[in-house]
Amino acid sequence: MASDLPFKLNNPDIFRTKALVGGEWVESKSSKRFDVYDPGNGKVWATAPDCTPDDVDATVQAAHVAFQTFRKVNPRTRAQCLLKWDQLIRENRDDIAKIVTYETGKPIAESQGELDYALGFTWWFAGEAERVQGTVQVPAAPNRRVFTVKQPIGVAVALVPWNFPIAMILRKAGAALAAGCTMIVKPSPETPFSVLTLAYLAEKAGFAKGVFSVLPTSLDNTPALSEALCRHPLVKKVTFTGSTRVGKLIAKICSDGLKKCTLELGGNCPFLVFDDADLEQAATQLMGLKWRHAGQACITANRVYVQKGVYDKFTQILSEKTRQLKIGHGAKEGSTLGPVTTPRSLDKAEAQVEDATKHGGKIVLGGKKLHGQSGYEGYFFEPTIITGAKDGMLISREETFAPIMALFEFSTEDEVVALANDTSMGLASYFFTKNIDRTWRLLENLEAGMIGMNTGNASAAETPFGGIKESGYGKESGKDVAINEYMITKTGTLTLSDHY
Ligand SMILES: O=CCCC(=O)O
Repeated sequence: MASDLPFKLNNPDIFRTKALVGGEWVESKSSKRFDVYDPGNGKVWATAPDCTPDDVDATVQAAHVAFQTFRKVNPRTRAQCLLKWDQLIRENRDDIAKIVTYETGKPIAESQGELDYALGFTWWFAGEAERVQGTVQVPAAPNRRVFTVKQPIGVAVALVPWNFPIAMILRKAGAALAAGCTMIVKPSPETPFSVLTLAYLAEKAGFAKGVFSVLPTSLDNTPALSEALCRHPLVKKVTFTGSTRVGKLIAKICSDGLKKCTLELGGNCPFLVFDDADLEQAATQLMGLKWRHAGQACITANRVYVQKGVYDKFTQILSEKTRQLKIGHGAKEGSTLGPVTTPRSLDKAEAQVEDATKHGGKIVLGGKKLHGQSGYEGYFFEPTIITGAKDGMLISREETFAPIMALFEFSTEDEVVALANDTSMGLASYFFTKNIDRTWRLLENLEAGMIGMNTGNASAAETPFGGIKESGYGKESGKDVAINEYMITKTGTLTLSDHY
């Protein structure tokens, strides 16, 4: 209940503690609940219904029934509901941000920033709803006309991560609802409540019962529940954001039913700084990109390559800026770096630091977990800068998902492009240079779905988001491409009479 929370909400009604199935707030059929932890102090602060595969059929059936009506709702009405949703989320922005902070650990200003970013999606997709268009064509065969029409694909399932629980939902749901699909969300076990606030506000915005449903579940039940959703014959589309390992499993399961998938997977993104870069600009952008949510964004810079001539200078600028960070609970006034969201991330971070030092890396800042030390009950890790990073270290191959920055030195453009591309992943790449020819070459030669050119912040509702290689397929956000992920194209061929 909202009155038991460790924080106050202006609108306590948004805090929902049940699943939303077919427009009804219900417990899971198992009647079990699971604990949700505050990463800032490691304590349980609420519980959520632990849904299992037994909850799936009723939820999908209700979403399917709702789809029969929702698919025929005209696009302007769908756009108006999206805009109303957008307005209600805006009105409750600060309350939702508090919930995000207690679930994820990120500083409150970052949670508010996530809300502002995420609201770009509801706004954008309200516009997209009315711009879906088919085609008319005169083919070679005589007296014929060919049409294409676009229609919503059906019930869509969203399997979402904990790192951006509002932005990831609104990016997916905005596109699905604009297209005329109904959607079932399985939030991450760390972040059920922020997603449930959106479900509550979707109802208030006028989306009919069953159009938007949420099935929270524990870590233990996540694989079985997700598989049951992906296998249900009435589910026609699955969108997943998370690790490449799990993405491959989902793609395999969905291939059995030939379900359409959008997969936004791992990053291991390179960040290149050339001798001619504006170092102050590159460092400022890297600070925002790398320390955002304590290094836990899929598009974060995982491998920072700095050209020989500016390596020491750039390290010094970064270290000075990083020393200014204020580590603390996300809800504490002035905190600029929160904990990581799960204790699992601490173990991985420690292993990467140990491996880097064993292979000759030098820690110039941080390097240790704070969790367990006095005053740090939460899952805190020092912001860490490692110089002398080399190919072959764990940190060059694995996504870190913790506040660790590894600096690699390079000499030539050819060398760094080969290093940057030497990964199975291809989500985002970033580079900083003032050379316009090099800018064009890098845009063409870096293997990633998104390229930041003198910027570390390229995500926006208006631009397509998505990776290549083992970072997945399909695009979210941007014009046409994202809404098309939730539509089918039907071709109609009409033969006219000879005398038409
Ligand atoms: O973590 C992945 C999403 C980050 C973003 O949308 O910018």
